[in-house]
Amino acid sequence: MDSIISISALSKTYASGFTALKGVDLDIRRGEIFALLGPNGAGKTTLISVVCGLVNATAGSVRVDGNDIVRDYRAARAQIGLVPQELTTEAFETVWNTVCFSRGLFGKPPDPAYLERLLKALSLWSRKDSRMLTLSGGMKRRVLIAKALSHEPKVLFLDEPTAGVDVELRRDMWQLVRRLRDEGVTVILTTHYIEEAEEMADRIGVIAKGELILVEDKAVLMDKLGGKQLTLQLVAPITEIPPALDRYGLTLGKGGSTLVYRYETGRNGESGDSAIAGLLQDLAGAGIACADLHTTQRSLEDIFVSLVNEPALAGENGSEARAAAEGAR
Ligand SMILES: Nc1ncnc2c1ncn2[C@@H]1O[C@H](COP(=O)(O)OP(=O)(O)OP(=O)(O)O)[C@@H](O)[C@H]1O
Repeated sequence: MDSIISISALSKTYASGFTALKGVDLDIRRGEIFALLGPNGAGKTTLISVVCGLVNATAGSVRVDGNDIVRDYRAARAQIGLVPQELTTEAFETVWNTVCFSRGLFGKPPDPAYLERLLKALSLWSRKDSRMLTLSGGMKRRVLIAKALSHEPKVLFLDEPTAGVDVELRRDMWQLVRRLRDEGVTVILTTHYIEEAEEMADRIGVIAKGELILVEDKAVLMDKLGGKQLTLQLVAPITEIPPALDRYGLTLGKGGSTLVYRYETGRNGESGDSAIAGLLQDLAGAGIACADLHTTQRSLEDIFVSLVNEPALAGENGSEARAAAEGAR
């Protein structure tokens, strides 16, 4: 795997004695959109802050494009753009000066043509001479993104990019993030919004209580853990499930007119689908006729809730993820 960020056995215990990160191993692939999901206080911001050199790790190491964040701090930091959670900008500065100044901080020579393209891409060009305090919250957020990209970093961290923004701006942000990825920028975003991870991410990491409990391709995650449910509407109600159908573990609905079959799809979905064919045949054999049937799939939200609430379920996948991360090194 071509990793742009390699995080190894990373731990952070704050001066208060609180351990916010516990031995995190994670490799971020070059050019991907990686979503870090987790409940409040899980350690997402701490992880980003360590990688960006804002917080010192207690143990472990991080390399950004081959540069160690402690030994080669400047080289590592130059590869990173960070859009923090809070809107912090100089109120009286203009948009243009704000981005020029940020670029200069990284020792990059001025490049007005690049900054013009950047502001245009973020729909800020017409406001380039506006002072920050005259901008709406959504525009300020876009300026923060422009600031983070002003020095042409290879990696962009977005900490809760759409917290508190309206639906329209959220969609704009998603479009922008995709465009950045298409231009070769690796994007790591933290989010509470499952919908955001589901919509945007190539891969998803779930963090809870300082531990990375799962890292997976989004599609594989949905496929692997996204159990399906088949509901059969019966032509005539039944009072009990015939013993011949025991192996399917069916549930009889209230009134006896629905049967529910739960199954895991497996990586390619064949196992469940072929079982359905058998089930329908066995139902017919038992003299049970179906009037209608439909399937539903667990959403990423259901998966997330069960992962955070049932660490045992995650443990197995977490160790798989850790093994994959190890193997990649
Ligand atoms: N400077 C600090 N000193 C002591 N504890 C801290 C400090 N900063 C964060 N913590 C604690 O570490 C834990 C992880 O915090 P962090 O901000 O990384 O979580 P998060 O996943 O980003 O949460 P949120 O989604 O609420 O932003 C929290 O319990 C928090 O209270």
